[in-house]
Amino acid sequence: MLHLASRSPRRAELLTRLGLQFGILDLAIPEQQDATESAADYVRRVAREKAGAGLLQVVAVPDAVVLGADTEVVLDGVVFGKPADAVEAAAMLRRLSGRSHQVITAVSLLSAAREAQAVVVSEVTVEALSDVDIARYLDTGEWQGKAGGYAIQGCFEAHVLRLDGSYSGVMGLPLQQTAQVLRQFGLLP
Ligand SMILES: Cc1cn([C@H]2C[C@H](O)[C@@H](COP(=O)(O)OP(=O)(O)OP(=O)(O)O)O2)c(=O)[nH]c1=O
Repeated sequence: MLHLASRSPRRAELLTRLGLQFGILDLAIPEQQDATESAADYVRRVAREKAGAGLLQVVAVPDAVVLGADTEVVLDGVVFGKPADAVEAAAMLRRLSGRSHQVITAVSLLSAAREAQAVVVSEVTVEALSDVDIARYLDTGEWQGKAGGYAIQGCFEAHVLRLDGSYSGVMGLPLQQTAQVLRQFGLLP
């Protein structure tokens, strides 16, 4: 039985597209980058920790498999997580303006017997944003709970010049790579 260890409605929606039945586990994992950790190592660790915390909740379930994922925006090696408020979101958007950044998503699949992980790095180029663009975007509220202070699947796509990588990965669950790890566990044909 597959379980999604995530509070993100987008991850549940994306996983549904793979045509699988799954349960949802509600958990909150502290997300704090260690001083010595690279951005990619951080994303991989948090995804693994989410899956691990989820597995603890379902150890009694026979053949339980848990999927955890983490997404971060990275500019010049600096990780932009979820902004705490609109001021922080505005600061992130000002820094992303007119630049290319990476969006890293790691997906971890974990059972009592085995573990697999996929990591996807996408490159997103944002057009130059004016103060008015940023203020209007903040008014949508879509920045809340999104790494880097934007959601490509909403109004913000109007400011995206180029995406090189996985659109679903930027949204939080890269479908092609997720399907591959699910296949490794025999959960997809
Ligand atoms: C960049 C970007 C991020 N995001 C989202 C994906 C993730 O849900 C979120 C990053 O936070 P995460 O910590 O990866 O996930 P979460 O807190 O939403 O959910 P959970 O930990 O319970 O699984 O940002 C978008 O929806 N669109 C985007 O364009």
